[in-house]
Amino acid sequence: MIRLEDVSVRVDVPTAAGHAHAWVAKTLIDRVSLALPERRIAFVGANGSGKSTLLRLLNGLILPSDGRVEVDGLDPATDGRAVRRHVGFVFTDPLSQLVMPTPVEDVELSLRRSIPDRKARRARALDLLEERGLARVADQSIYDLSGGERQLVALTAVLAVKPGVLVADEPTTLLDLRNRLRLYATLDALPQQVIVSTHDLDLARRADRVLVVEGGRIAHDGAPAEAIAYYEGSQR
Ligand SMILES: Nc1ncnc2c1ncn2[C@@H]1O[C@H](COP(=O)(O)OP(=O)(O)OP(=O)(O)O)[C@@H](O)[C@H]1O
Repeated sequence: MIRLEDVSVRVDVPTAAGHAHAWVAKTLIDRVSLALPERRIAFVGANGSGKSTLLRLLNGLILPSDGRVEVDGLDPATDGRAVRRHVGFVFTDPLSQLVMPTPVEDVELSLRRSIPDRKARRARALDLLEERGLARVADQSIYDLSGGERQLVALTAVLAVKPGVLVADEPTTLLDLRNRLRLYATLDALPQQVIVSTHDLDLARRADRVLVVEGGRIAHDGAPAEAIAYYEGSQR
């Protein structure tokens, strides 16, 4: 289970006045405590509310300034490697995580530990891409793919290592309707816990629990219909 115990994240930022060497502490996450046992969890909230920061705490990309994070018994502050292996993370911008020239090579990279034989690894990578409707672009340059195709390749590569938890930061942002529906079905079918941040309220509605983030705090936490109604009301 994922737990946050009184977690705050603060960073030093230059003062607005821009005086040389003048810094102030900015609170990105403000004393958040949560237990997240549900299988499907969505964070929603306005731009800059702190959703990405909360997700990044879950795989140690950001460590708390105060408080403690626990992910299935692992502490990202002390078990960084194990946490990163356990928590698959899909970034909003797929280019920040696709490191190989082509989709098939990227998925092969994910499989290098689990399938040592190169031929078998390539065959499996192609199978996984085909399952996502990406066989056609498997050998194309990453840079020649559409944003949506890249996002699906990134998801395929992350899922290839069979993480215990999938964390996805705005996974449907770049997807057209067809691919969005495909992604919903993919996430629904995953055996592992899935935690997303999203502006896509249709995706949030599919979760077991929706948390509304406001100014680095959880402003509302509950079943999708009521949490989304709260969020919509708060933005008017
Ligand atoms: N390293 C950092 N230094 C200073 N400020 C930061 C840093 N990282 C994030 N922030 C600020 O913290 C706030 C929360 O950012 P975060 O990315 O978590 O928001 P978000 O809810 O995911 O937003 P969006 O919906 O736009 O993706 C923003 O005001 C952002 O500018």
